[in-house]
Amino acid sequence: MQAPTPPPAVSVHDLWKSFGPQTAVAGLTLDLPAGSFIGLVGPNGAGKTTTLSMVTGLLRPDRGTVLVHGADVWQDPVAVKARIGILPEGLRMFERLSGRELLQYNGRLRGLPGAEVNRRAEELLAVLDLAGSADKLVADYSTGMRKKIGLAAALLHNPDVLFLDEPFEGVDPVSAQTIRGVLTRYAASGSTVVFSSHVMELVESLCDWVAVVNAGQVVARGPLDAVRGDRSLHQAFLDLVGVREDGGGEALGWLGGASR
Ligand SMILES: Nc1ncnc2c1ncn2[C@@H]1O[C@H](COP(=O)(O)OP(=O)(O)OP(=O)(O)O)[C@@H](O)[C@H]1O
Repeated sequence: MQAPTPPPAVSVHDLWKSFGPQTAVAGLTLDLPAGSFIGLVGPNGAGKTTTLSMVTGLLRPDRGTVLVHGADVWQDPVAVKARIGILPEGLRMFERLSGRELLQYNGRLRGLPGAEVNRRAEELLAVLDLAGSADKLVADYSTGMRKKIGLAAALLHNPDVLFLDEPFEGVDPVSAQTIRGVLTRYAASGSTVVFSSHVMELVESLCDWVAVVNAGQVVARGPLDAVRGDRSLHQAFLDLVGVREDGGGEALGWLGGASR
């Protein structure tokens, strides 16, 4: 007999969001399996950030429901927020705090005892190679350092589900490797990671489950191997979302050396 499927970590049902005449998310329905490393991929403007913002309680949907481990994001926001960590795109942080102070502040906001906050903060700073910059103001952090301190803040309370919007954007290979290590370890312990990315190779190497979003809807979902079939994920993505292979066709005839 097959073991029963565990309830999903995140259950999104018929989610809609428009900005004026622009429909960003159009009836998106998706169950994300618990304990998976999940990649959310889609072309520019597909609705990934809007979806993640609604799923994490940062943006109110026009319609639809989101449950995180059975709790409704909009009916029961305190319970949900205690169980999730978020690294949003373009994260705004308290710039006049040092990295260490930022973590201490976040930990206290999360209700953790001071000594525990300090212990976790120092460990995260060390593992993420930020110990030497812990007393520098966040305002003076580089893009990669900002991603890492944002990740540390998102992990500090040991959430069940971690949502990351483009966590590797603007991050050098060394920092990317560090972030990968931390995320892989976190996911291996049975927690759920959901991250959006445009880098198919990265998604392919990290994720065991993917959802492809296009025009505000899910066009494919499932275990990585099922979604990509016998193609690379890159090719599967291009096949699923459609691609212009003519580089613009008749247009742009003026561009390049031939017409100079
Ligand atoms: N605050 C906003 N006001 C108006 N339109 C918006 C807003 N946020 C998103 N949109 C529009 O909604 C659509 C989906 O945007 P979204 O940022 O969710 O896409 P995305 O998949 O994250 O794209 P990218 O990969 O480029 O980051 C786009 O057409 C975008 O212009």
